[in-house]
Amino acid sequence: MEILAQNISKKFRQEYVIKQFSYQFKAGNSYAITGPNGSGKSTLLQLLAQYTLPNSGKVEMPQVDAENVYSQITYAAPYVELIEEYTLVEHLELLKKNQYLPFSINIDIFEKFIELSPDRHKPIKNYSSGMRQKIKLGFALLSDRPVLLLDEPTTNFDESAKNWFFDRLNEQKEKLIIIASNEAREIEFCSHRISIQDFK
Ligand SMILES: Nc1ncnc2c1ncn2[C@@H]1O[C@H](COP(=O)(O)OP(=O)(O)OP(=O)(O)O)[C@@H](O)[C@H]1O
Repeated sequence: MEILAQNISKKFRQEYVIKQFSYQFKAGNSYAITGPNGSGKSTLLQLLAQYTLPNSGKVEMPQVDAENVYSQITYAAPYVELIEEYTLVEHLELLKKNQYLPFSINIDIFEKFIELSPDRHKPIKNYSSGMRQKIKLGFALLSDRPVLLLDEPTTNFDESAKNWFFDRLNEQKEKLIIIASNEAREIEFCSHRISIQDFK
């Protein structure tokens, strides 16, 4: 699996956030996209997921037909919301139906994986921010999709949740992992670092 960015530029109103970004991302590697607040890390991650289009240049997954691109990607970010009124059980059912999660994942497996046993039948809106974040990452990490895109994954996490995350992520090294981050530990985890400031 591969994501190829060719000379992509993105501007909002008249201002460029990213200029002439080219890069080849390959499975089996992990990449940290770094830069100060507001520099364009999330924008670049969304461009790589093809959730948003560049003003010029292009993003491709060379081995994948255009209509199948989204089914290769898991994306977890603070701004990708869970469904507030749904319970954890209802989320699992929905994600399996959408083939985001394998059919074999049931609530017992999921709770064991995230090392939490929240009230399964409570709506997600009543969970703490750290628990919601852990659930989002649990969905992403249990998906068997080959591309894992993570925006600030350990925000809201205490030390033990961070340890949980890095242990699980370590087991996913065959995937193509891209993390938008300013956290030292997230950046250190990655085998490659890309500074957004080099593309201004
Ligand atoms: N949809 C949009 N419309 C207009 N401007 C936008 C939009 N999305 C992002 N921007 C602007 O693009 C710039 C980059 O934003 P982005 O969220 O990508 O930065 P970031 O590096 O991820 O920031 P942070 O570290 O704070 O999460 C900011 O100036 C932001 O205001």
